[in-house]
Amino acid sequence: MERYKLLVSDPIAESGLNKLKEFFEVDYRPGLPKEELLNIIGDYSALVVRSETKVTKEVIEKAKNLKVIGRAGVGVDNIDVEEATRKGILVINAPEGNTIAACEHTIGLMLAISRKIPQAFSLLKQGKWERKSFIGNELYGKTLGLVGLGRIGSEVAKRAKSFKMRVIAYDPFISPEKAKELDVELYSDLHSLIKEADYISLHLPLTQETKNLIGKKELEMMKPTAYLINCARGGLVDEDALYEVLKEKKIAGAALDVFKNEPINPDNPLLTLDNVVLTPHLGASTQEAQEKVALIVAEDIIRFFKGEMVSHAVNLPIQISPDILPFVKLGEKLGKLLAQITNANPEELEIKICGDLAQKIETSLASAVVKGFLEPILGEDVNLINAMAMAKDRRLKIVEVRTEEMDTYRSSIRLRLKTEKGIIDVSGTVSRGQERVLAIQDYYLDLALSQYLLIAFHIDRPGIIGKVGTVLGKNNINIAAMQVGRKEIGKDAVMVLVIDNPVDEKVLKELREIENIKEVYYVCL
Ligand SMILES: NC(=O)c1ccc[n+]([C@@H]2O[C@H](COP(=O)([O-])OP(=O)(O)OC[C@H]3O[C@@H](n4cnc5c(N)ncnc54)[C@H](O)[C@@H]3O)[C@@H](O)[C@H]2O)c1
Ligand SMILES: O=C(O)[C@H](O)COP(=O)(O)O
Repeated sequence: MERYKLLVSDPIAESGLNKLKEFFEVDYRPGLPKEELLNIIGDYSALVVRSETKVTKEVIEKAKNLKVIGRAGVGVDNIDVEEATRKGILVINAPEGNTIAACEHTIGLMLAISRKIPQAFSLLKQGKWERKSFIGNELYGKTLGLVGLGRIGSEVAKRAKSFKMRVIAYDPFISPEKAKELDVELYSDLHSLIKEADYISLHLPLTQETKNLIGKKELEMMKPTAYLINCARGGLVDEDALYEVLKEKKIAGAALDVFKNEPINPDNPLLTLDNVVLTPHLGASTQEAQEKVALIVAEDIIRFFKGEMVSHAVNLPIQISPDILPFVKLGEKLGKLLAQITNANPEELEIKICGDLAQKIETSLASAVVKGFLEPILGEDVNLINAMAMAKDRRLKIVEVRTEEMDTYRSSIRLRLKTEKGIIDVSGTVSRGQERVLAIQDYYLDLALSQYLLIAFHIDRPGIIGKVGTVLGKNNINIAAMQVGRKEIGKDAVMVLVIDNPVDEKVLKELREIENIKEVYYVCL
């Protein structure tokens, strides 16, 4: 593997760093200032960050050689994933690496705020043996309202159960079965949960939709005895409104590990309150979690550069498992073939997944087909990550459909391209590990796909195959296989030739001059 340049701009565990050093030329620059990052990012093929480095649109624009961004942690809200996707840069994270650390920190925050542990310790350090001001609350028998029941939320639920808490949750993307398994009552509206909970704990990502999810209205709905715990992201809560309700003692307290702007200013008003416990984004800061996230990300980045499947892609719209890989390759090749026999502006590309395949695969194949289709036009700038965004930019509508209908083969892919001049379609299958084209423009064929093909639309006449063979022979082009598809004797037909070497324009011109040849396309897959 070529030794690419990799920049690590936040602190990561040594084990992960050493793993990366085995394969890359690593520059370890934790705490790299923004201006310097902008100046040097153009030199690197890979970037590894945690939550401190802000990988903005501006950074990505300067990252001319960047192929992958690895996030040693879960939240990718510090990365402009949309821009990375447009530029075809893969974003990888380490979602399960710090689940336990964040869960345990959440439990720690719940206990700390309930028993005022930091406040008591602070007075003790000042020599004050203060007992009467620190009457706390028990978790036992209380209702914990989880907002987000993913990895961390689920682990918090399990631990809360051992404290004999009642656990309720709001997560519109979680199935009732999963909640049942966890013995958690699933709520379908956030406000009902807020009104009932004694503790509200946030475990969801920060996105445009979830920003300020807990605003003034929600905070004022909380019980006066309730606590808010936030070990997810600061931006989920309206911090000014939170300060007001805490100051006016409208809620019992808040324990926060994360803030709208990090690091917080020393004059942040939250620091003046005594009904809060604040930690400086320590949720993932355990030896164990840091080792795990650094290694998970390092291994995935290495896999990526080796051309292997990655485990934790954030912006790859296709999940490639070994059993569907042959169909991913087929989809890409059919897309490529289609592009090279198209001579009119494309408007809509329909991808039909047929037969057993329609039931077998869960992932979309669209990005693979579209990558193949756009590659002959855009070259290497298009990849699986940005293919769909590029199609959208070009106003090419993509429709993916599944049908149980099958042709001769149990599974196949059919592509139908609507252009300004009409419809072009191709279909294919994978049989015994070989990609085969089954039809072009409704002419039935069955031919293994190879690197070089010639596709000649012609009128079915005696001697035409010989004439094509003569032109190719004269130009020293060997025919490895061929097939003719026709619907009626003497009418329109298609001839597909698998050839061993590329052909140039001169040969194509000679072929086009043969009588009864209507059009000839050279296809390179
Ligand atoms: N403080 C820390 O150091 C620390 C550590 C790890 C993770 N985190 C944060 O915690 C978040 C959760 O991590 P995770 O591993 O559990 O992620 P996850 O993806 O497993 O779970 C997130 C859950 O939130 C749910 N969700 C999404 N939008 C929602 C909405 N509008 N309302 C309710 N639920 C919604 C999702 O369905 C999902 O189940 C991360 O995104 C990250 O920002 C913080
Ligand atoms: O999203 C995460 O993984 C956590 O917030 C951890 O962030 P950190 O890697 O900066 O500690």
